[in-house]
Amino acid sequence: MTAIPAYHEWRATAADPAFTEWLRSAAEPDWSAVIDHPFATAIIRGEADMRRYLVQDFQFVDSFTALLGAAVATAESFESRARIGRFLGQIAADTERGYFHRALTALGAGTGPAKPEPVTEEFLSLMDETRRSQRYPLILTVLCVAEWTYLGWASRAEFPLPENFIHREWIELHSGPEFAGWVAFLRDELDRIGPSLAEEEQAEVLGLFRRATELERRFFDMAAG
Ligand SMILES: Cc1ncc(C[n+]2csc(CCO)c2C)c(N)n1
Repeated sequence: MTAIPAYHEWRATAADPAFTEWLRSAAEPDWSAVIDHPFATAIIRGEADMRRYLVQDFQFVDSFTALLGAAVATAESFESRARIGRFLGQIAADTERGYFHRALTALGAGTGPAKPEPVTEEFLSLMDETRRSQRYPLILTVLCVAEWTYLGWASRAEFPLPENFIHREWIELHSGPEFAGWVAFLRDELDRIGPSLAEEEQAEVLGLFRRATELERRFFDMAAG
């Protein structure tokens, strides 16, 4: 394994010196493994068996929504707080929740409690720990991984999208200009805040970013069975 340079060293020679670009490049090869994952490819082709994946992801999305609440609470300005609050209310608590209810019903799975897989447990712990920290840079880091990786794989889809609504709407939720704008907002926040953190905090953010990316890869591995 090659050592990862500190941000201030890395930025001196980087083509794009953005803080989130430092994080992303340090999360390889897992980052590309998520974007190019065979399960994501199967979703794009309309061939994935979505049942286990969505049952597990419904639990993920619940903790994620709580984490969005912590981001609302800890954001540093009204504009940022309102942006995150809008996403929480319109997408997480409405559009996405509606999708899960329809998809899980169609799959005969229901929306009640389900036994979390080990990777789901780990992901829930990571999000709950981060939420309890009430530290905006750490909260943003976990949000950034979850949203940016999903924009990455879903943006590989080409028209026409699959006919089955379970695949098609899952792709639509994670691609398109509105979702790309949300990911750009999260990256901008972290690009603004990251460079002025102490070096130890930057290292902490990096460790969390890499852990979350590894969990994204293992979550798709679990879904693929
Ligand atoms: C393992 C996993 N990672 C990321 C996402 C993406 N994601 C999670 S919550 C949310 C927004 C609103 O609910 C989005 C886009 C996912 N679904 N599952």
